[in-house]
Amino acid sequence: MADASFGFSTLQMGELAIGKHVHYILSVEKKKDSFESVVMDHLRMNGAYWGLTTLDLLGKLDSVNADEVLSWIMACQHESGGFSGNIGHDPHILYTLSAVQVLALFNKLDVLDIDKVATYITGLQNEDGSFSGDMWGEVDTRFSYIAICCLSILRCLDKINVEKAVSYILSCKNLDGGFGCTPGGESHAGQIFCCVGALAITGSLHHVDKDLLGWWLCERQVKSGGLNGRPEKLPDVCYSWWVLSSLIMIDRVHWIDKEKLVKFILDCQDLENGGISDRPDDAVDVFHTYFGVAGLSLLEYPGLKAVDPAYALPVDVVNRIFFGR
Ligand SMILES: COc1ccc(S(=O)(=O)N2Cc3cc(C#N)ccc3N(Cc3cncn3C)C[C@H]2Cc2ccccc2)cc1
Ligand SMILES: [Zn+2]
Repeated sequence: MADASFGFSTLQMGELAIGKHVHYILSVEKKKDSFESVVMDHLRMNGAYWGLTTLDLLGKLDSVNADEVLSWIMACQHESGGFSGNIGHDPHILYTLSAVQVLALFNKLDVLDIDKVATYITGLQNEDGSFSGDMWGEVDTRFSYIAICCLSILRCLDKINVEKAVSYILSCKNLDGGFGCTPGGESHAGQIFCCVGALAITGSLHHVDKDLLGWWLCERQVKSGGLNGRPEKLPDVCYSWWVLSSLIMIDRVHWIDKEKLVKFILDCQDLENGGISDRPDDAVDVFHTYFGVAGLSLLEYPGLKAVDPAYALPVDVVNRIFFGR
């Protein structure tokens, strides 16, 4: 409750400071010369996706100038059809998905030459079904998810060899039920989200041992209620997304204590200046603010728009893409 006697609203820790987080996101968008924005300059397209999707989940996407964002995004498109992290940088599959996701947020996918973007992504699929991130060839299951998610949003998943893409992802499944970056790679929550998300989008989740993987995922919850990314690691708010969205996709989310996780995320807020950090009392950033709000949305926190666990977009945006309403 607001306490006017102190001249400012004293927010209890037990609630989401929506107004503060909106103000924080808008202030980061505006700051150009801060250390943070210089460091993040090369991945500004990712930052745009994290910040703008947070605003949309908070019901405040209309506080930004859509035309300004859209013209900047299109200025980041490379002649190859791929998008770069900022104007004049090299294209990468990471930034191409973020650009497409932001255009979807604003219902502006029609400004794209869809074939050009699809050709860029299709060109990154390798013989074994895997995907590289860019022309330098690094292979990672993250890029399989990004390719499948992006082409699915563009409604042209049929342009890649889906069967080989799925079989490559399954070749990265480990005995613990989890997935790694490449075949034999250690299971990690971020990679598990990417592989489970790609399998969900391609209708291939029947290949996953839901009890075995569900067990590995629910074991990520530590005493404080937070989730970590691997055994023995510290909890981190961004795993509230990687682990939780995976548990929801394999229908095992009831295996964790949701109330304790909500409390962990709320404890990571900066109630003065807005923003959410990776764990209590650390510095906030746009990345953890997004994954904290998106995690709370997956936990059905009141006042937030629902988010789709596979597409990492608001459900109303996904419905508009696939059902046109
Ligand atoms: C501040 O040091 C960093 C370190 C790395 C990076 S990064 O490589 O660009 N990146 C995105 C990222 C963005 C921000 C923000 N704002 C903060 C962190 C962070 N990490 C690091 C992190 C988060 N949780 C624990 N760790 C160690 C993830 C990383 C990888 C990633 C990229 C895209 C999508 C998902 C994950 C950026 C800043
Ligand atoms: Zn994190």
